[in-house]
Amino acid sequence: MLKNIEADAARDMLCALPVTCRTETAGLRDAPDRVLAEDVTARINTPPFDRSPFDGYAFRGEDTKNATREKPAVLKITEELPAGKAPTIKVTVGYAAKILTGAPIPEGANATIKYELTEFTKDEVRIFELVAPDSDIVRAGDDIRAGTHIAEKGAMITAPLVGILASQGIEHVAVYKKPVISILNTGTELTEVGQPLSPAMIYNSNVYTLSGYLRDMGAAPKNAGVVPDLPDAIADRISAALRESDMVVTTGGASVGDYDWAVTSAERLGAEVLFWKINMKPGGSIMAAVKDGKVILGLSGNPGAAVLGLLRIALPYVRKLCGRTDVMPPVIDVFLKEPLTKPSPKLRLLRGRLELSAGRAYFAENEGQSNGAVSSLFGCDLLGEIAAGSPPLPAGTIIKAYRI
Ligand SMILES: Nc1nc2c(c(=O)[nH]1)N[C@H]1C(S)=C(S)[C@@H](COP(=O)(O)OP(=O)(O)OC[C@H]3O[C@@H](n4cnc5c(N)ncnc54)[C@H](O)[C@@H]3O)O[C@H]1N2
Ligand code: MOO
Repeated sequence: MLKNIEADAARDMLCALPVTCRTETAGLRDAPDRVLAEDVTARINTPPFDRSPFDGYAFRGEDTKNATREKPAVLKITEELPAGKAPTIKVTVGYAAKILTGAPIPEGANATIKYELTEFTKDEVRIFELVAPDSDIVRAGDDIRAGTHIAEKGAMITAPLVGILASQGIEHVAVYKKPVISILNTGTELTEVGQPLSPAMIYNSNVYTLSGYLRDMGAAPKNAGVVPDLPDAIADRISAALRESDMVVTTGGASVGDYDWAVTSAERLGAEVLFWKINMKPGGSIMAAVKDGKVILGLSGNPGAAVLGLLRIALPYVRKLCGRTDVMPPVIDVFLKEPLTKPSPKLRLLRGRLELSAGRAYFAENEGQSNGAVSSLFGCDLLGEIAAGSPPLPAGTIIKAYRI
């Protein structure tokens, strides 16, 4: 077991563990926020045919060569083409089809014009300017060309991607099954929400907070309940949770107190403890172990520290377990909006918000940075990182931050 290691080393050690992702098929309705388990290539052109971008007329551009306000080109109407109607008459010299937005361009036509720019009757249209051949036609495949690569295995299915799949007529896609991650909260003081609160007891909030973050990463969190601070009971409950999930997250008991059993319970159930304690604050009270290829992540009981440990250390592994290839969160450089008055002997994580002002990206620190605080996670979209050994920092210092 490695002890007191650096954050990057712990994150990378976890993320290097092999994962097995199972696949299933999802219909388009269920596909958003799932992870693609296959490469997707365009089967058809989108749009499938050359079409009109306007409500107007389709004709041969050459027919308007000498058109002026005084001497317009006068073209006879062949047929009317609303969207959804296949053309039946070829457009030849001196003819135009009345066409509506989205309708297929009839054979022979190579240009369109908006009807507002013309004068027209039911039988003919007058065009007062040159409309060059090949103008104002949306070509087949203009959006997506058949055969092009649309998305790769491991990509999250976002709203635009599901729209693209639909435009291709792709009804089902292979997705990764969401890994089930059981959350077991250890602590004799824990009371489930809905129960009355006795003296010295607190509500189990961690399961709710962590479920939300795990869900956002692409996993299926499962509440494995609470267990008192008894090492054998904790070990048994972790073993039971491991049987029905792909990973187990515990909270509490990750520190050095007389009732802190995260490491002991993992060892008692026969897991190999990879590391315990990280040189970072908050969230440094963290343990990771592996049993039969499944990870047991022991987070701090302190709600703020638990989330920061999950985000900074385990997020890439969890995303990998979900089948995602974008495992690392985006990192940006930001200016500290307010000074940081404390030195940072260890790597320090700060909960804050991205603020944009006068073309600059600022890190605005949220109030309440203690390891027990859950309130400062509210509205937190940026995790600032101050390198170990940094002195107090003035406003305007550039720091690194993770977008979460
Ligand atoms: N002597 C030392 N004491 C502590 C150290 C240390 O280095 N030496 N580290 C401190 C730090 S930093 C942290 S973080 C905590 C970590 O403690 P544990 O992981 O052992 O967590 P607990 O002691 O079980 O609980 C801490 C805190 O969080 C509350 N809690 C626990 N579970 C939940 C839950 N499910 N929902 C909401 N709140 C929860 C618990 O009641 C405690 O208040 O250790 C420090 N001590
Ligand atoms: O070790 Mo605690 O997890 O820093 O806040």
